[in-house]
Amino acid sequence: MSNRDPLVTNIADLVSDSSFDEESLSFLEDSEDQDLSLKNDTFSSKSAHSDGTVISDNLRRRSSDANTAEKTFQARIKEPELFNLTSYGTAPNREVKSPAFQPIRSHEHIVTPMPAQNSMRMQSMEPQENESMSKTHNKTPGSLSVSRWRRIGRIGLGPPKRAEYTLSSDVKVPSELKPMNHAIDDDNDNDVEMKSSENSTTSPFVLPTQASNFPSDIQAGSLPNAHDVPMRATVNPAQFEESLFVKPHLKELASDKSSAMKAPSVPLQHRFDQQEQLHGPPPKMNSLVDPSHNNGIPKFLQDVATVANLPFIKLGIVGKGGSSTVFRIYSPENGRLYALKEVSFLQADYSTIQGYKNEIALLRKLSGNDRIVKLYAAEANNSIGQLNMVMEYGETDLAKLLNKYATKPINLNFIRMYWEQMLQAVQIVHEQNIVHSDLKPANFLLVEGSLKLIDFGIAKAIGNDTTNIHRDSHVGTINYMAPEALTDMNANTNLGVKLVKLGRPSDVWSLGCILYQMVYGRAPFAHLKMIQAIAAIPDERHQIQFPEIAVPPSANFEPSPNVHAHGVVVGPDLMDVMKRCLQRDQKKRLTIPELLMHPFLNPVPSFPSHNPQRNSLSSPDSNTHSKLMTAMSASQLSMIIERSIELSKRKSLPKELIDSMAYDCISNLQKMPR
Ligand SMILES: Nc1ncnc2c1ncn2[C@@H]1O[C@H](COP(=O)(O)OP(=O)(O)OP(=O)(O)O)[C@@H](O)[C@H]1O
Repeated sequence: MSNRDPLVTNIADLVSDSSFDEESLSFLEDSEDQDLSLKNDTFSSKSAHSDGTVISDNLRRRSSDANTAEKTFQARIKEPELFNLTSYGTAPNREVKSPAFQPIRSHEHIVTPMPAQNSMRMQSMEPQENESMSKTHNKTPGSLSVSRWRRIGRIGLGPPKRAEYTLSSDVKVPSELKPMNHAIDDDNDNDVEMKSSENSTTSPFVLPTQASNFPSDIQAGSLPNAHDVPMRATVNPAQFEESLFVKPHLKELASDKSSAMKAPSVPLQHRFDQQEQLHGPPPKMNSLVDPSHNNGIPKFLQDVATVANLPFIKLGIVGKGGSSTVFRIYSPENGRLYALKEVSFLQADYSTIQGYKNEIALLRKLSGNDRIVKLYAAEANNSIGQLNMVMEYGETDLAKLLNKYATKPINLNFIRMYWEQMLQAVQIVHEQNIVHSDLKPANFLLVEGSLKLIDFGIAKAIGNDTTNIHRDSHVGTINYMAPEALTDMNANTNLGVKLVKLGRPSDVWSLGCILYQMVYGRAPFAHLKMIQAIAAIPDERHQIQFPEIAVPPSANFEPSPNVHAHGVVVGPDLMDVMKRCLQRDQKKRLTIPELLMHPFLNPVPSFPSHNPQRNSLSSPDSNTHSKLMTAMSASQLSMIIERSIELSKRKSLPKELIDSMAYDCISNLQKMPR
């Protein structure tokens, strides 16, 4: 649309520019007409204002007109052709269900094997073969009858040998593989090699090369060769962690794609032995099996996810978002942990889906960056309306971390380190002309101790706004909202909604709130009820308190009685950063580059010089010294105290050195603006 704002265009470009496997994300494609696009602009969580700033609608959708239009979306979204929910990519869903066939999770296409005595006997048939299925179907309780089994790798060690199978509706038996009319024998595990097409660079299937590994009734010739198997998943180009397939000692082969595909021809047993050496043994199968659960279906099969045609074991939920659940998953292939974000889009409205689309495009575009979480694969399963995203796994997020340390005295080094990393992450986003607009501690993930941005917040303000605000207030998001996000700046009567103008400074405010929380244990308005906070945040008359001594708050945010025991002097630099971020006037806020240059992160070097003239405090004459002291503000003195405490902890330093550093500290303080 010609009158689109540049930022909207940017986001749209990102999406269209995406080199993702478009087919796999076809559910996200617009199949609607132009008027829907217009509505989408209206209702997306972020659209752009004409001056290049982003317009957020965290509150705008309270409008009744918005509700009406929303209903239109809801109605349209249910039209099957819009999301093609009945098919998955280009292949029909061929899953066959019988009374004995209970998919563990329909989208995973993983089914349980027979009980041990049935020796993994499986049968397979085309959907149209239902009749023959009923004749041949193994009625043993707990047994399953499925179409098309494909072994994709071993998931355990030692006897009894087990293989993991996926029900792969679009996988066909390579014509050169002869069917075999007996139970699947897994004894040849050690001989099984990964087989992949020489033409394929993205579809690293593990296919048994033994004809005996295929069920008897799969029709030879009815299926294409392995390299014809369509790749449903959207795999980050070049590699979905090459190490999944190419072991470290084979890394050199990874540079050559075709070699990389051939590399896993190392026998499975050998590969797993190597894995065990490298990463320790995989989890014991017993610990994954809970026969009391789900009709005796082994828990390890319930908790298997297949993304990008790779098997993962779900180890538990690590987080929940507005419409997502995030699991910690384990790759038996390489013994590594990943995060799987499952997003349900069945109930999602049009703009929510747009939000996911944008989020994936942005994540993918930015995920090469150190401060942005890596997205390895995104895969849509239209049949159950679910989007799966495999990301790098983070041990915790900043919200949990701050929560853990909220009642402990602050550590300025901790604050400095994470503050800098947060700024670096947001700078990457801003450099792409994107305003996050929903920065909060939970959106910063700790990956091996390093902070990374995980969520671009595009989808979240889109569902039901009232719920969202309520939900957000519950988890504290409103506490990080900039004043301008709470002020209806621009009533657009044509669209019947109130638009809110947000820009990069809004992110700076949010960062300021996070920093404030790191220092004082709570965000600046967290002690207020939601309604009070909404009023106070934009209200100039409401003065934010910046105590000079940070004391960990008690549970109800009352000042701690242990001021002297736990209080830490905030210091002028840190104080200055917070104040300059938390300016209600956007124009007065510092920018991210300015914050990165701020003395808080770049203290004037205070390492002692070896100038003998000022080796100790006694160097300047006592008059000068006392003048220095009297000219100092309380906060500057506080800083000296803070430094002295730091120094006193380093008892190994000689006294002269400490004196010299203290002297430098005083001189530096003098240079600072008051
Ligand atoms: N890669 C990951 N590794 C570990 N934990 C993660 C990962 N991604 C997300 N989480 C956890 O899951 C939580 C929710 O994830 P995320 O914020 O991406 O979901 P969301 O649906 O966008 O949430 P919200 O609606 O709150 O924005 C995070 O706060 C974090 O604790």
